[in-house]
Amino acid sequence: MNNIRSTLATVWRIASPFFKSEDKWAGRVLLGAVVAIELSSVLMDVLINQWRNRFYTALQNKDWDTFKREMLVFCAIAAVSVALGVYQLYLNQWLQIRWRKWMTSKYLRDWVHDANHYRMQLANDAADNPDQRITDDVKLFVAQTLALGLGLLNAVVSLASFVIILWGLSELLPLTLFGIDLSIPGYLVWAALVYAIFGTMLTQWIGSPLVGLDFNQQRLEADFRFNLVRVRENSEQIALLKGEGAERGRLLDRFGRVVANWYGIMSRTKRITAFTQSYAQASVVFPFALAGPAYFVSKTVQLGSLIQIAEAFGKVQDSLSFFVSAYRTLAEWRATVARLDGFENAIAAAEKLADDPAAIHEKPAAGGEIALPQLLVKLPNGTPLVAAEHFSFRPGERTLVTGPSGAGKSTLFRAVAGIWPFGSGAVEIPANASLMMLPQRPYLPIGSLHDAVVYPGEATQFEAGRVRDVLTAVGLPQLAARLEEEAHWNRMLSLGEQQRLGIARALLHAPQFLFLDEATASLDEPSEAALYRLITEKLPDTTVVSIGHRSTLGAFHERNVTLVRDGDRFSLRDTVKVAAS
Ligand SMILES: Nc1ncnc2c1ncn2[C@@H]1O[C@H](COP(=O)(O)OP(=O)(O)OP(=O)(O)O)[C@@H](O)[C@H]1O
Repeated sequence: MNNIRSTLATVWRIASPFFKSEDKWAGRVLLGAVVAIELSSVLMDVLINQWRNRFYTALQNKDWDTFKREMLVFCAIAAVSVALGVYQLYLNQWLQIRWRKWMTSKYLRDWVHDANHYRMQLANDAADNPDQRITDDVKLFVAQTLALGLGLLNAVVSLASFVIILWGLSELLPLTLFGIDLSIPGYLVWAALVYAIFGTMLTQWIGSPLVGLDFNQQRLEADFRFNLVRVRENSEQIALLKGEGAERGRLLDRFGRVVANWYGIMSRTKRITAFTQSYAQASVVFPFALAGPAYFVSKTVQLGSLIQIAEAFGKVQDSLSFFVSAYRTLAEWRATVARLDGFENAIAAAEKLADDPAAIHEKPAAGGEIALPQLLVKLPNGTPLVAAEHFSFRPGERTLVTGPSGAGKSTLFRAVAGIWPFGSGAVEIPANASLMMLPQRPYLPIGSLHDAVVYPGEATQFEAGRVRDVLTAVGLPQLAARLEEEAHWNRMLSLGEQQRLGIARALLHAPQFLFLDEATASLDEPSEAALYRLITEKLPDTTVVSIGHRSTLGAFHERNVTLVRDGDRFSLRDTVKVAAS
């Protein structure tokens, strides 16, 4: 029971924001319309049920006039039912897409926002495969919540309507067995109730493992897909290393897990289908078995009443067995709800991590420098990594950061960029300062070369002529003519060319602080020297901080800082001061 209550609370938490959002009126009106249509369709069922009594009685009595009239009545009810059915589906689909659109943009906002996606990965990847959650799960959640909600509404209202009908019909057909009057008031209703409770309990018992199995299936499928994408993304490396055999093995292993779980689903589904099908078949004859003896004994009861009883019994039992027939959808729905809940919790945890006052946080600096008054950068597991005390990157100064591999240079940059929360202390940055981090392998979005170079700026922010000049300046004149070409640039260009593009990006954006994390390491020394000279010439006021292992880099930096071992961590130390080039 607690389980159901907590699932419903979670559903409410996930579903309700849409109906309070800026799109709330469209959502509420559409929801109101589909609810109204659902209620009207129950009314149509009741009208058809009453019609059946009149129609079959007319057939039994060979009453031609009533037969003709009832044929017309049926046409009218059927026409209204068809119209309701069409609009029920149409408005439902309309509501689904609006709801999904709102949820998708909300999740995109929360996930791809302020490095949250990155922090979520750092926090042990608590919500695996966010792509699956934002695509399949949102779609399923919206569709299934509506289907189940409306199904439940239909079941409750049908139940109330047909219980009244069945109760009345119970009196019409007194239950007698071996000449003894066994009629309990509304006995047909009680019989339907017992029958449905029996069905629900057995279904729950047989089908409960399906919830976990469905949850796993979605996760394993997404894992398999993710691994396929990784092969595609890293196809060059795999081909060079001749890693196809290993990859195939890994992929088949992942797919093997999909198949193994699927066998579990198949065997459970077989059992539950055997039961639900038998249950459905038994439901056809059960009301006749109950009411039949009384019908044959009675002189007054008409065939129409028996048919109406059978249908009303079916409706009551259908409504009561809502959970039996919707079991599979309910199981999938609970798995979907659990995944979206996990995703929302992971988003919230990552946001909390960023706002945690005990973690590394940003503060506005008093002067124009980036100051690290007392910073301790740690690993996610709490192990200290790098410490900085009363350290600053002074405006306009060019600093080279060196140190052993794995000492924490890149992680220090991440902390300065505000995306690494693990540790303590503040990073003081001048208000509204522009920072740019260039990694060893710059990210180039798929699209036109113009878009890739100006990223993360808008295409319109820089004129084509300007972009062309910068590309020529960084040594890529052959690309200057291909600005409009669309491609997967990370795959197409050599790492050295990609690094030149990174520098071009920095020249265009001209940030106040430029951090280069081995951003020219794939270039030959003369090319690297030429790019550094270009940076000095074009960005004379920019504070440049480079990480690099080459000694030749020292010539382009005024200050040299090294990470030196200091007990259980590394510390930043000024070491050599060389003249600027
Ligand atoms: N997300 C992470 N989770 C756990 N440990 C991490 C994570 N990112 C980095 N580390 C660890 O932090 C340490 C420092 O890594 P970092 O990349 O900052 O080193 P670096 O000094 O830049 O090394 P290199 O010179 O080889 O690039 C490494 O031991 C690395 O394994």
